[in-house]
Amino acid sequence: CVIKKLQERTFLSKGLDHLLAQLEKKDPQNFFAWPVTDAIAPGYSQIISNPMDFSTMRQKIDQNEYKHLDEFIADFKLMCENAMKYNHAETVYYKASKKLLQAGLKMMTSDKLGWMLNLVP
Ligand SMILES: CC(=O)c1cc(-c2ccccc2)c2ncccn12
Repeated sequence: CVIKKLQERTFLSKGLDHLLAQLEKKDPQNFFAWPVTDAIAPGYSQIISNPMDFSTMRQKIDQNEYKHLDEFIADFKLMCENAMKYNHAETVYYKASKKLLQAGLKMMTSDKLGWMLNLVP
């Protein structure tokens, strides 16, 4: 029923809020906090067709755009993979994104989160 769906929705977004906070802590230099601009990364918008960053993920949580945990995980992976596509392997950004991706996926795919995976609003 509608109430149950709303409850599940807020339950999921509470969980995603917590996950996002944990992921942001793994990016102390705030490389992934805001959208990458062409000003700081020449040609970025030509090379990366689907940009993603933590502030956009925050917005999507607040607007209830994530229906399942795997949609949230997909945006996190997109964000990291964009950085590994645009930046060469020896840059701080490439290295930081590789490390963030590994640590983030490890945290989110552990069985602790099983309860979020089967939350079907
Ligand atoms: C994530 C990413 O690709 C990125 C973040 C940054 C960034 C640098 C300083 C402060 C915030 C983000 C960046 N600068 C140049 C080239 C790429 N980047």
